[in-house]
Amino acid sequence: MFILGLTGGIGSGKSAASNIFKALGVAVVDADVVAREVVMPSSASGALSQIAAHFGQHILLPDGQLNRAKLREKVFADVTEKQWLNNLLHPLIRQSLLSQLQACKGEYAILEAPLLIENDLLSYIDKLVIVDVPEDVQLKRAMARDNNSKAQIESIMAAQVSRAQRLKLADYVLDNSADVNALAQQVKDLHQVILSQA
Ligand SMILES: CC(C)(COP(=O)(O)OP(=O)(O)OC[C@H]1O[C@@H](n2cnc3c(N)ncnc32)[C@H](O)[C@@H]1O)[C@@H](O)C(=O)NCCC(=O)NCCS
Ligand SMILES: Nc1ncnc2c1ncn2[C@@H]1O[C@H](COP(=O)(O)OP(=O)(O)OP(=O)(O)O)[C@@H](O)[C@H]1O
Repeated sequence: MFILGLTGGIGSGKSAASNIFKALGVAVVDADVVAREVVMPSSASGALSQIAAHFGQHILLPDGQLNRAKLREKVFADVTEKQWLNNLLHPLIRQSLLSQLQACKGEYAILEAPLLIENDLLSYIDKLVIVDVPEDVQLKRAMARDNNSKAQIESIMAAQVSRAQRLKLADYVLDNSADVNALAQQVKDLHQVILSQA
């Protein structure tokens, strides 16, 4: 199966783009969704208990779910803690992504991952598309969506590859600096290009 990798920085519009691909009937496997699944209390991975053992029980909400806001504060303020969490979760995320991709049907499938480059997933994809906006737009949209501080979004951006590094690896670029209609038109055009290759 032909796999199109889709990535971009925080707030660039990956979900906006992948929703348009989904509407065109393309199967999308989303690393953010898998990242949430592997830390569910019911997950067989045991990752949540390891996180609670490492950070303390206060990292859990009263209902036993992960307190994501608290973990976000901790890991993006401390490189060592972020590395610890990445080391625990990234292999689990990768394993689940690969098995979901294998089960995909259709002419091609999309692997959507914010850390596709950082997490060494390039070897699993055939072509790479980047959703691109200038950094100030990324910051503005991510702050508006998540109700996060400027400093927090900036620290997440600093933990990701730079816009220039990302663009250097791109086979295709979706420019999302205008409105969602403009993005949709580019996605439809790219869909035709990929169908002719897949
Ligand atoms: C720290 C956590 C709990 C914060 O959760 P929260 O709900 O606030 O954010 P969410 O998961 O929606 O992530 C928001 C965005 O932050 C960025 N981001 C998340 N984790 C990381 C990371 N380890 N390094 C760099 N950027 C990251 C991505 O652009 C992501 O889309 C969560 O991000 C997490 O578990 N991160 C580690 C797993 C991971 O790497 N996930 C992202 C790629 S699969
Ligand atoms: N072209 C656009 N014009 C205006 N707002 C947009 C546009 N595209 C996306 N947005 C908004 O910007 C925010 C970020 O977009 P989206 O959630 O798709 O980004 P993402 O790359 O998936 O982010 P993350 O890495 O954090 O998961 C959302 O609130 C979304 O509705």
